[in-house]
Amino acid sequence: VAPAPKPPSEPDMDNLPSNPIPKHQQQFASKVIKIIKRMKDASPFTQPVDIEKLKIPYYYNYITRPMDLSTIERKLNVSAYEDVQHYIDDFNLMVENCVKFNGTDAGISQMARNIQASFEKHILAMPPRELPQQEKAQ
Ligand SMILES: CN1C(=O)c2ccccc2Sc2cc(NC(=O)[C@@H]3CCCO3)ccc21
Repeated sequence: VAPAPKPPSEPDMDNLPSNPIPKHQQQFASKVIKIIKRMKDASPFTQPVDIEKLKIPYYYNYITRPMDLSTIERKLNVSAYEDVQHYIDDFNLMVENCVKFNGTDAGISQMARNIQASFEKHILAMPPRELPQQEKAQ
């Protein structure tokens, strides 16, 4: 079987949502990613998995949607998220990809679960989509 080609990087700039998450949620979401990136366990997750450096030509045969913290940040910066849940799903996808390829008992998988636990704690403070004092026809 031939090594699968690298999937297209996200987001698809030709298919951005018309109602992305509002600015205050996007700013909070970006802050959380910045905090996570400071964790020692985050360093393997800050950039896409590099199949040349890691010598894993068949990575994309198993992992069809690679995800990493820089991709999540880019998607936030170009308003590619329609809902906070899609942002959370991308973070969880990053963790699941790691566990799937490396196995639940691998050291890297424990690192992934560590940053996921911290992420889940920070996300508890995500502001609601609608701000109470927001001016609009109620
Ligand atoms: C999440 N993840 C992995 O899921 C992964 C995938 C295949 C083989 C090993 C790993 S551990 C891992 C290591 C790095 N990076 C490194 O180890 C650095 C960069 C290449 C060599 O040192 C980046 C991602 C990663």
